[in-house]
Amino acid sequence: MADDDSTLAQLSAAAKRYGGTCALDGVDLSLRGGEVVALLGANGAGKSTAVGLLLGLLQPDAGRARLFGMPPSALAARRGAGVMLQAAGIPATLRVGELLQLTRSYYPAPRSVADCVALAGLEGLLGRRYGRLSGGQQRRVQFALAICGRPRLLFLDEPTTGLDIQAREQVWRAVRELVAQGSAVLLTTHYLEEAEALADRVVMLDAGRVAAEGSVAQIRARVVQQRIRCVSTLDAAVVAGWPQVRSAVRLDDTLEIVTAGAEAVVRRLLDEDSGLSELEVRRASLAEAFLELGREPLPEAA
Ligand SMILES: Nc1ncnc2c1ncn2[C@@H]1O[C@H](COP(=O)(O)OP(=O)(O)OP(=O)(O)O)[C@@H](O)[C@H]1O
Repeated sequence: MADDDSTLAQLSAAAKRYGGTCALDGVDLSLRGGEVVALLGANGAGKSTAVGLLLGLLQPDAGRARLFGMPPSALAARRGAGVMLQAAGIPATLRVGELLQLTRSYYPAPRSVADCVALAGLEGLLGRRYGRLSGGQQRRVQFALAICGRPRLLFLDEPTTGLDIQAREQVWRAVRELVAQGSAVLLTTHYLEEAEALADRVVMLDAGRVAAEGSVAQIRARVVQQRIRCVSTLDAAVVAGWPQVRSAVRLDDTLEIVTAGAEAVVRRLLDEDSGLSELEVRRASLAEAFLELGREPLPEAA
């Protein structure tokens, strides 16, 4: 994709290896002004590596990373980005208020301390030492440090991992408010619900490649699949050709079908095989959905 003025961050055919591990393998990704993009994927899919390249913390082995049209290591590029990473490296002995003041001082037009406290939910914590806070409270401080410089682009790497539901919703509300004020956000998460709550667009990584990309609704439609199992004599290859059937395989006397339209498929199964038994329908888990998306087209047989 070509650079243009509204592209804030971009990976082009980016590849990264760690020794024998291929963490990213030719990834294209771009983020425009005002957009919230969720980078979704299982453990080890390459999300943090993608963020590390965009922030200049890592160098690509091939391809290119750009932040505000510049090499990500440029000071002017880094000043425009707010970052909340999984490994925070924040001095444990400093108090929360000191950390906020220090971080605000790096930026030309920082947010007020009161705004940071309200957005991140830090009421009552300013005088506490960072190292003595709970994991969830530390996460909120990290969020406050990420937003205190009024970044045009906010990187949030699994921002709500380890937070309780209330704290998670507070972060979500704050992100929505920042977006309403004009910030763009790149968010990595394991949670489809988090992407659904916040993102305009989802990019799903699987083993270092983009496995799927689209609006939240488009991804939802692809991952909301059902699995039908039944004992039947119907030919799996024939069933695989029915409308709405994504795959059908036989395991001994059992047929296993993946579909997004279970009702119609079940009706037809019952019509075509009067001896059908042990019918079972269940929703595919998100983990299964990741696998399905990661290896399209689906193989005919295991
Ligand atoms: N410093 C490193 N040295 C060696 N291998 C690494 C290093 N960092 C990441 N990897 C490997 O690269 C792959 C991608 O890792 P990455 O951290 O980008 O995934 P992720 O999608 O962020 O995972 P998670 O959801 O677990 O945070 C994994 O196989 C991981 O083990």
